[in-house]
Amino acid sequence: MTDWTETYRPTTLSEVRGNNKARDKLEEWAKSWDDHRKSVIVHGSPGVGKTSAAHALASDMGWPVMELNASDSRGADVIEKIAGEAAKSGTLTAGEAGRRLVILDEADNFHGNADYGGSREVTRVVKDANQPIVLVANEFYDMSNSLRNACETIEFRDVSKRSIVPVLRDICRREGVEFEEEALEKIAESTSGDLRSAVNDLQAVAEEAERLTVEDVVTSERDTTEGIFDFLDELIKEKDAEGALRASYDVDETPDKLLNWIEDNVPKDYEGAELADAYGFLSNADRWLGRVRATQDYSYWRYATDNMTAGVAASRRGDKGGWTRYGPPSYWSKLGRTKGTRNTRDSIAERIAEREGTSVATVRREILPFLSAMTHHCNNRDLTVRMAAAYDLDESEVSFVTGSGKDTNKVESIVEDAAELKAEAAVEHSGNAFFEAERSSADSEGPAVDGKSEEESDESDEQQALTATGADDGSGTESASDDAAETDEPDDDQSGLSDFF
Ligand SMILES: Nc1ncnc2c1ncn2[C@@H]1O[C@H](COP(=O)(O)OP(=O)(O)OP(=O)(O)O)[C@@H](O)[C@H]1O
Repeated sequence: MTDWTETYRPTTLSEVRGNNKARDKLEEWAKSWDDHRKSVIVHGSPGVGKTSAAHALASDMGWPVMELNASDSRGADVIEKIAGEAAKSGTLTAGEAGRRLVILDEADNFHGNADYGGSREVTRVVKDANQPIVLVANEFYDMSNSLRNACETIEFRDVSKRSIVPVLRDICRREGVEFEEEALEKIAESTSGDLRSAVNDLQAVAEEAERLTVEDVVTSERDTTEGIFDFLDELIKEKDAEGALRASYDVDETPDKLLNWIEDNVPKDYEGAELADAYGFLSNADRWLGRVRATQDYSYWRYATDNMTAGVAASRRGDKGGWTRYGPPSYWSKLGRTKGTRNTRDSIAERIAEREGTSVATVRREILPFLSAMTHHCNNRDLTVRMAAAYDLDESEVSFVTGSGKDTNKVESIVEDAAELKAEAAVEHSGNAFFEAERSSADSEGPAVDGKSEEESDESDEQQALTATGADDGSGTESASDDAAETDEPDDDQSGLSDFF
C-alpha cells in the first residue's frame, strides 16, 4: 500500500494545516522576494509540514524546485550555481520566468558535510543568492549565528489536535475507512503535534481494522510498546553485552527512538559510576546517530545500537532484581517539542554553555540530558541543589530539568538552599560548583570513561569533521571559533560529557 503521508502531501499552501500564520508569512515572503531578496529559514519540529509547505509554495508560485539536503554530496558550489543562475536565466527569460525555489532541507546539518565547506560557505551563498531559498530546519539554534542573521525566520508550530483530527477525517473519507470520531482524537492526542506521525499511525491502524475504533488505537499503541518493556528489563537487569544486543533485534523501534527509551529508563536502576558509564555509551550512540543524520549512511546505525545495548549492559555492576516501572520516553525526549519547553530548554542551555565554555548544542544534546538523569525527580537532592546554584536555576527551571512538579515543596526548598550555597560560594570563590564537585566525586569512584571516546579521537579527519556537527551551534561569535568547528580541527566541545568524569 502506498504511504498515506505521500498520497496526502499538501500540493498547495491552502492544504497545509494548522500553521496559518506561518503559511501566510511564507507566501508573503515569496511574493515580496524581489524587493528584499532575503532567504528564509522555516523551522519547527519534525512532521509539522515545513518541507511540504515549501514545495506547496513553489507550486502556488509556479516556480520549479531545486532541492538539496545536508547529506547531498553535491557541495556548496552547486547551491552557488543554482542560486547564482537567476542573473543568467533572468536575461534569457524575462522577469519571473527564470525563477526557481531552492529548498535546502536539513539546513541545521550543513556544517556536518565537508562537501559544503561548512555552514560558513552556505551562509555566503545564502546571502548572495539570486534565487529565493528556503532553508528547512528542525533546530533553529543548530544553525550558525551568521546564517540565522542573514535570513528571515518563520517558525512552524506543532500542529494542534484540533487541526490534526480534520486531516485524519478527510483521509478516512477518501480511503473509504469507517471510523469512530474518538479514535481519530486518540491518534491526534498521542502524536502530540506531529502530523506526519498521526497520518502514519492512522494508516497502521486502518490496515488492521475494518472499522476504526478507540480500542483499535489503544491496542495498537500497546502492541508497539509491549515488547520494549521486556527488552528494557533484559538490557538493564539481565543480559550480558552480547545478549542485550541480540535482544534488541526483536524490538520494533528505530535506534533513535530506542535511545530515548533507554536513556529515560536506565537511571531508574543504575546509579553512580555504572550510570555514568552507561551515559558515556549512550552519548557515543547519539554521536553515531548524528553521523547517520549528517551522511544518511544507515550502516552507522549498528554502531549506535552496539553502544546503546552492549555498552549499557556492560556498564551494569552488581545484580539487579525486582520490578521497575519503566515508562515511555515521555519526559526528557519530548522536551523541545513545544515552544514553551523549547524556550525554557534553550534559555537554560545558553546559561550553562556560557558557564561551561561550551556550545549550546553540546549542552542541549549532552549535558542537559545528563543533568536531567542525574537529578531525576530531585532524587539526588544535594546534586540538584549544586546544579541550581551553579546555573542560577529558578523553580520552574529546576522542575524542567528534574521533571519534578514546579510547586512542590521539594523544588522550592532546593532553590532556597541553592541561594544559600551561592551566597557561601560568593564568599569563597564562585565558579563551577556543580561540575567541580561532580568531577571529584566521580574520580574517587575510578575511571568511568568507557575507552570508546579515546578510540574515537583516533578517527580519521573526516570523521572528526563529522563529529564536529554537534559542536557548531553558532551561538558563539563568528570567525575563529566557527572556523574551528567547521574544519578538520577536533573541537574541545566534542569531549562533552566524558570530560566531566
Ligand atoms: N501542516 C500539515 N498539513 C498537512 N499535512 C501535513 C502537515 N504536516 C505534515 N503533514 C503530512 O506529513 C507529511 C510530512 O510532512 P513534512 O515532510 O512536510 O514535514 P516536515 O515538517 O518537513 O518534517 P521534517 O522536518 O521531518 O522533514 C506530509 O507529506 C503530510 O502528509
